[in-house]
Amino acid sequence: MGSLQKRPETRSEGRSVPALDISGVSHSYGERRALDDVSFTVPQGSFTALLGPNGAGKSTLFSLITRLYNTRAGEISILGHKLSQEPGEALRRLGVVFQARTLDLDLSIRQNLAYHAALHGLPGRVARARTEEILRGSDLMKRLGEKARNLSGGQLRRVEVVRAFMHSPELILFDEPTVGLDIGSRAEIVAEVRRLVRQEGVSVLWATHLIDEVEASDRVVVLHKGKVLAEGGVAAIVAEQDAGSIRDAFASLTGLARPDLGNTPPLELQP
Ligand SMILES: Nc1ncnc2c1ncn2[C@@H]1O[C@H](COP(=O)(O)OP(=O)(O)OP(=O)(O)O)[C@@H](O)[C@H]1O
Repeated sequence: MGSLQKRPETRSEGRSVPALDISGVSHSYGERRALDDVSFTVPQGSFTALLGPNGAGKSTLFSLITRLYNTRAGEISILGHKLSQEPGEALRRLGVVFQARTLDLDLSIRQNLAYHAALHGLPGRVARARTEEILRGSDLMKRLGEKARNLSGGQLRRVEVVRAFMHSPELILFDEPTVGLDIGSRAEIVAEVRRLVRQEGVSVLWATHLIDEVEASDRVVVLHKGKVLAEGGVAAIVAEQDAGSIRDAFASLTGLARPDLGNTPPLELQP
């Protein structure tokens, strides 16, 4: 956890309260049911992969967690704070990296980070120290003074990842942050996130449709056609499905053909 900013107290003592608790959440667009009675948790300190093909309902769920949409059926809580009752308390513990790019290309990386920090009430001196703290060990440190538009797509994404950690959130949502990037950039982003998660001890919900982004120590929630099909550690899900790998377990749960990655860039799962 970052040492420069004190995190708000969590509602209950210890780590028994989940970082994120989704309980009986449904959402429809007109007649189309995008989420159907979805329940799962992200335990504190966990890296939880929300694994689902295109159209599974991942972005809809993120829109509900961030209150872009109102939750009409079910309940969402962040560190014990119900979104419906204490939205401010819940949301100030949250960081988000959306799919859409949101950096100001005419500002330097340092200015982009400082701007985000200011929005969250961090004084300039604290923001500068925090930037140094979270970029320690990252090659982005050398690029702080450069305009964002000089960076590649992958580097821009990494700055957005770093930015999400600036205000020391306790839970960070990532909505398919590697979409559209080449395999090298994808690996760098995943490495940057995992480095920061270890360093900061935050809880993560990582939405992806790319199975190769899941590591053996992760928790996994399999979402398909708006329903949760499995939730648990990688080994437990593989054993439950009597499968040889998480890839086989996913194929058996969803009925989708087993994607064969080989040594080539991963195939994206299609519904
Ligand atoms: N604004 C909308 N209006 C109508 N239907 C929508 C809308 N947004 C999403 N949907 C539908 O809801 C379902 C879930 O979509 P959602 O975008 O949440 O899935 P996803 O898992 O994030 O997929 P993707 O990776 O393609 O974004 C899909 O059937 C989609 O077509």
